[in-house]
Amino acid sequence: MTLLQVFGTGPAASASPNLSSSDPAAIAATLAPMGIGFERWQVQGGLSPEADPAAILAVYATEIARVQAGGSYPTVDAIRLTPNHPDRQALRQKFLAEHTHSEDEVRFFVEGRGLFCLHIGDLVLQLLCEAGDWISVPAGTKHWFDMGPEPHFCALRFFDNPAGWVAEFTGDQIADHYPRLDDLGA
Ligand SMILES: CSCCC(=O)/C(O)=C/O
Ligand SMILES: [Fe+2]
Ligand code: NI
Repeated sequence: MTLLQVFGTGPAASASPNLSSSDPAAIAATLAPMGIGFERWQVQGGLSPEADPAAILAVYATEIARVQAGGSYPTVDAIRLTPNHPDRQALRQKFLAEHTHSEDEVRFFVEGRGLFCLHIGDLVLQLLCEAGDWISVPAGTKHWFDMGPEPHFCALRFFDNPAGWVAEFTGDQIADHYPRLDDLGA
């Protein structure tokens, strides 16, 4: 189940959230004033374990066309991580390092789950994303992402540039002080 938890950033702030909700409408209403889009979209049934990124993108051609209709995100990829992925530890550490992007972070989870953590002012918002969750985070937002030690997710990622995923790391170790995906029982 999708879950939003909002924490402060002071000492011991990560011990318990100020707000916790699994209601999609409440989650969207909480995030909207911060410029963050959250929607629930239909997913297209089970993806074959053998489906490569091109096949996954073909399955979601309609949803991709909808996102790209505005003209802002001409590049799209499909990232799929499984529990036995050979690079899972390195990839987990990369995404756990707080970073920003010079473009909006637009993602559609089509399988599995992952924990997005947004560091906005004196708040940390942790959004446990599940299949069917679509999010849009404004360019420049400090954030990290936890796929857990045994990742299981597939997300479509929309970019405004042909290079795809480009990040600037902040060097802040803030992620060490907040719950991880496995702390949520996910
Ligand atoms: C859920 S998509 C994989 C992670 C990613 O692209 C990103 O930018 C995390 O912050
Ligand atoms: Fe990111
Ligand atoms: Ni620290």
